[in-house]
Amino acid sequence: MRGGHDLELVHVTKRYAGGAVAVADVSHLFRAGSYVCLLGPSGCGKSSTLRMIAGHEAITEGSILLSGKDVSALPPAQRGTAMMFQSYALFPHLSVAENVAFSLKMKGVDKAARMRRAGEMLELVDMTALAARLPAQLSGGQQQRVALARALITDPQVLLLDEPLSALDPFLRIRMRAELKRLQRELGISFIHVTHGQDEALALADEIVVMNSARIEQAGSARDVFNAPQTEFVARFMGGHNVLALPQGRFAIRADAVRLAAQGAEAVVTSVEFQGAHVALTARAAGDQDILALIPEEQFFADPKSPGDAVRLAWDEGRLHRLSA
Ligand SMILES: Nc1ncnc2c1ncn2[C@@H]1O[C@H](COP(=O)(O)OP(=O)(O)OP(=O)(O)O)[C@@H](O)[C@H]1O
Repeated sequence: MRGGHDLELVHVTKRYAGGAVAVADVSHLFRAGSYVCLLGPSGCGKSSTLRMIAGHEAITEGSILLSGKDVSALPPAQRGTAMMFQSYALFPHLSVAENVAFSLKMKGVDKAARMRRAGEMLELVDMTALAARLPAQLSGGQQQRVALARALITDPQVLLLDEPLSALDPFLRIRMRAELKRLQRELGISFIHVTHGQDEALALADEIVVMNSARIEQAGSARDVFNAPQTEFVARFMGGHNVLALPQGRFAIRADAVRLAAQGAEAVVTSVEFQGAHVALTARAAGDQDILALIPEEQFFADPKSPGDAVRLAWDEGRLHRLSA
């Protein structure tokens, strides 16, 4: 069912001058009101996809529909999308409130009305107290909140975020992550968030779209993509999985579904790492396959192993996911 402000990419291709294909025939429906993370390694085409949706990059082939209407040829401000950039790009000589109100000024909204609206946006991102400051007087996290308020003041149906958390320190990153999720829920609009961080995508996304080499490799709920990777690339990129070559084919299995047992595949322990709640034990099995088992800490220390020990590894067949590529 399509409805509301769904965003649809239809056979979208981006070819840059010089021939590089950054996005190759990508089709995808981004459902209205969902938090979607575009996830993939550097150079896979995430930013190009986002910039085409925003209208900052022309599409070479295909079309982009928002609420069923083709917006491919519209300028950014007329699409119903707004973009928050990686570098927050605030005007250094304008106050926080003026930065937020800027796009309304461009639209000719009178001063009282635009400052009132800017005030509402600053409240939304919890920045009311700093409305009169200049960007240089703000921390990185605060600048980012202003950039968010500035993007949201245009009432977009879809907010596009390009690596919005990458410049923040780890502590702030986790706090802002929760803020983004809260904002998206409160506003009920779609967020499309580009990241190369698996943890970030798992924490935030209703839907994860994994890209690889200019194409969508797999899309689904965070749990589905993590638990049931369809390809070796997704299994390895999401992490926490082993890729096993078995007589019946290639399979992915979560590392925490592998256990030490009395019966099972013979292997020799190659490394043991204490990770807090778990111990990460790697063992080499037949065919020189390294298999990672995440073993609950108490269980491991009830019968600890060391490199060089012979062990047997077991798993439930039901936890194996056949890989298509
Ligand atoms: N303006 C450009 N001109 C030519 N090639 C480009 C241009 N922008 C990007 N590319 C190429 O297109 C491909 C995809 O780039 P893109 O920035 O979309 O990837 P990305 O997944 O966002 O990467 P990153 O995570 O590093 O930002 C890359 O091979 C890149 O070199």
